[in-house]
Amino acid sequence: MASVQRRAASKTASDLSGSPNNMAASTSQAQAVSRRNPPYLPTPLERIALGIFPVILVFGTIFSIVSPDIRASPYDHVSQSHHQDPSIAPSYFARKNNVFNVIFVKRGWGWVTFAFVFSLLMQPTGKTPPAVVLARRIRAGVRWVAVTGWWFFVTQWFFGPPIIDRSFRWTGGKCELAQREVAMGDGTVKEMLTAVACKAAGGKWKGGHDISGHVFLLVLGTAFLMQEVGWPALRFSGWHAEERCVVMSDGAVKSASAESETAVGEGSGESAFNIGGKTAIGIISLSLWMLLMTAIYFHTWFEKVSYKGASRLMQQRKLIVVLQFTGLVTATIGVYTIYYVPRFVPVLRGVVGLPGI
Ligand SMILES: CCCCC/C=C\C/C=C\C/C=C\C/C=C\CCCC(=O)SCCNC(=O)CCNC(=O)[C@H](O)C(C)(C)COP(=O)(O)O
Ligand SMILES: Nc1ncnc2c1ncn2[C@@H]1O[C@H](COP(=O)(O)O)[C@@H](OP(=O)(O)O)[C@H]1O
Repeated sequence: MASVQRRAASKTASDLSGSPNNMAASTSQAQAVSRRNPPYLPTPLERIALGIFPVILVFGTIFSIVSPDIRASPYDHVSQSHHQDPSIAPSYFARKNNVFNVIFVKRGWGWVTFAFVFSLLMQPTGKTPPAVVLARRIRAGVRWVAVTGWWFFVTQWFFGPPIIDRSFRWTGGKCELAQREVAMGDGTVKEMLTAVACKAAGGKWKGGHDISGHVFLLVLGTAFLMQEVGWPALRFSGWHAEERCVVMSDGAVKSASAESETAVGEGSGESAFNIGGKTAIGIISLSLWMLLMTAIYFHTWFEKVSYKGASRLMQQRKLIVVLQFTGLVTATIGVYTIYYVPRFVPVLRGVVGLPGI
């Protein structure tokens, strides 16, 4: 990787204007790339955007620990929530049946998809030839399929139970009712390998590490919209001279704009976010709010940080602090694979492209 960086350092700004259209933006491009963001790491702006997630989780956790009301409220580790009675719950947002949870998060991927499709269709195309616009939309669709596939595998189905349920069982989790019924010789309960099936049968899904589906979905959906709406808006308006770098097939490191048909700042003077972009910002804001609510009211500190074997120790009431936000990590794996690996693997970039390029 050091040799790649040395090669990048030896590049001049003229290396970066691979397409003739890029000449117009040469000054800001040259400044941006003179900072040479390594292709395999987030750019400074991306670091700020992605850094919001751990900040929210840490802040929410600290808040839940220091708030006297939350500390005083009874918490049930099996349901992973405070008491649900409206008169006892520490907040409206501590209730699972709050309208934002039922209508927004529980259908979260539908909302994220809606915001993505709407913003993609509303994205200003300027003087870009229709064939280029179409190719961009197809590549954006391929990225949606990839991100949706990851969401689907983690939360819905993975050649049987989804990854969340499989990891719960790998870390020692079981359906308590199923255990009892198996002992009584009821073969049908052996099928209860998912949290949904277990809860539907009135069982208790307990004992393992439960990756937070809410944290996973909210982080993945937000990061996806940030990438898909943020980068095209940034390039079109040209309001921030920052650029992703990519590794070319000959090993050279160039600005991602070298592969674009259009110049940065084509729509300078226009608002960076039109109605489509603003809708996506709305969904992002609501997602971040709900992520904060999850961090404050759902999953205790121990659940958020538990690891294989932790549940056994928790039963022994020993305190364990291992920093491992698994919902966040699982979402990050998907985001890195779909938005960062293509920056340094040209073959993959040829299939999924980069947002806004
Ligand atoms: C993926 C299909 C997308 C279809 C929508 C796309 C475009 C529609 C265009 C116009 C419609 C306009 C607005 C309507 C937008 C959304 C409404 C919602 C539609 C749906 O419900 S589609 C169903 C999508 N399913 C989900 O999003 C499920 C998300 N939930 C989960 O993944 C899990 O429940 C969990 C991870 C949140 C956590 O689970 P638990 O731990 O709580 O069990
Ligand atoms: N922000 C939020 N608002 C309401 N309920 C939330 C929530 N975050 C998590 N939950 C609930 O807490 C439980 C654990 O969620 P997760 O593992 O996805 O983080 C889920 O309960 P149910 O499965 O009973 O609906 C979920 O609905």
